[in-house]
Amino acid sequence: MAKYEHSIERSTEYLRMALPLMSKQAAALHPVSYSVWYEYVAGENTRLRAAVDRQLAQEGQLDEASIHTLYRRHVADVDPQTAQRVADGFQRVLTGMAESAALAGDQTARFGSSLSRLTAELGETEATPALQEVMSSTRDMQQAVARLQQRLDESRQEISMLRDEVRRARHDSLIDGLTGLANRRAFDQRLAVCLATSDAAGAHEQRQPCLLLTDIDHFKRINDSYGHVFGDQVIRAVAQVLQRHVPQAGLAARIGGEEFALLLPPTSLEEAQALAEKVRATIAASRIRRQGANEALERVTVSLGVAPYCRGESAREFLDRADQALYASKSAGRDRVTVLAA
Ligand SMILES: Nc1nc2c(ncn2[C@@H]2O[C@H](COP(=O)(O)OP(=O)(O)OP(=O)(O)O)[C@@H](O)[C@H]2O)c(=O)[nH]1
Repeated sequence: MAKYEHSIERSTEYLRMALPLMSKQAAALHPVSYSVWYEYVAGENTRLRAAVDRQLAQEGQLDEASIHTLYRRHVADVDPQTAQRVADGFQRVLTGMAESAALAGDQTARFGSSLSRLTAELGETEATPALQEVMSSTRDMQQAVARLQQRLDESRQEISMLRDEVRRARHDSLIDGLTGLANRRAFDQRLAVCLATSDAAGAHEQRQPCLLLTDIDHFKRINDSYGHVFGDQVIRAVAQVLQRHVPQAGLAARIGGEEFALLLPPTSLEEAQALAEKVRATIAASRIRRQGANEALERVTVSLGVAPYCRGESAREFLDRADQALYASKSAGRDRVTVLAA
C-alpha cells in the first residue's frame, strides 16, 4: 500500500498545521522544509518525528543545515516515492490556493472599477471621505492579492524544481551506478509486481515468468589477476550483453557484485533456455580488451540458472530455485546453462 495518499482535505489540514511550525524555524519556507514538516504533522514517519523532537529539544530551532539533513535522512533517502507524493500534494494545494487568489484578485479588481465608476458619476465634490477610504482600502487589497499571487507562483516554481529533483533521486535509487542496469531494489519491486500479475492471471495461462540468474565465472581470479578496474570493466561488458538480450517487457538487473538477473515476462521454458544459451555464447565469444594493456584479450565466461515461476510460490522461493540452477551450472564446470523446471 502506498504510504501517503492523502485527500485534498487532509493535505490542506496538514498544510494548516505545518505552516505555523515551519515559520517558527530559522530555515526558509521552501519545499524541502515543507516536506519535513508535512511528514512531521502527518505523524506516520515516526523516525523523522523523533529526530525533529530531539533536535528541537537540543537546539530550540531548526536551521537550514538541519532541515536539509532531516530531509535527506528521513524523507528523500528513505522513500523517494513518498517525497514525490508529498511534492505532488503540495503542488495540488498550492494550485488550489493560487486559483482562489486569482479569483479573489478578479473580484477585487471588479469591485475597484465599480467604485471608480461610482466616484466619477458622483463627481469630485460628492465623493465622500468614506467612499475615498473604501477605494483606498480596495487598492491596498488588490496589491496584497497581487503579492500573494506572486508568492504562490514563486512557490509553484520551487515545487516544480523539487519534483524534478525527487524524480531524479527516485530514478537514481533504482539504477545500478556501475552498469546502468536496474539495481536490486528495482528488481525486487518488478519481481513482486510480475508475480502478483501472474497469480492474478489464473491457472489457464500456460506460460509463466522466467528468471535467468547469471554469475561471472572465476571473477575473483579476474580481479586478483588484473585488478578491480578491469573487474569493473568486465561487469559492465556482461551487463551490456544482458541489456541487449532482454525482451522489451523484461528486466535486466545487477543484483549482486558479479551476479545479474534477467526477469522474463510469461515465456515458454524453451524460449527462456534458448535466450540463456544465447547470452552465454555471446559472452564466451567476446574478448574483453584491457585498456592500456598490451596482451590482447581476456576470455570471460558466465554460468546461468533458469527457472520458470510456479504459481503461488514466493519471490524468495522463485529466486532460490533459479539460484539452485545456477549453482548446478557452477558445479558442473561453469560456462553453461542449467534449467530447473517447475
Ligand atoms: N571489480 C569488482 N569486483 C567485485 C565487485 N563486487 C564484487 N566483486 C568481487 O567479486 C568476487 C566474487 O567472487 P566469488 O563470488 O568468490 O566468485 P568466484 O569464486 O571467483 O567465481 P565462481 O565460483 O565462478 O562464482 C569477489 O572477489 C568480490 O570482491 C565490483 O563491483 N567490482
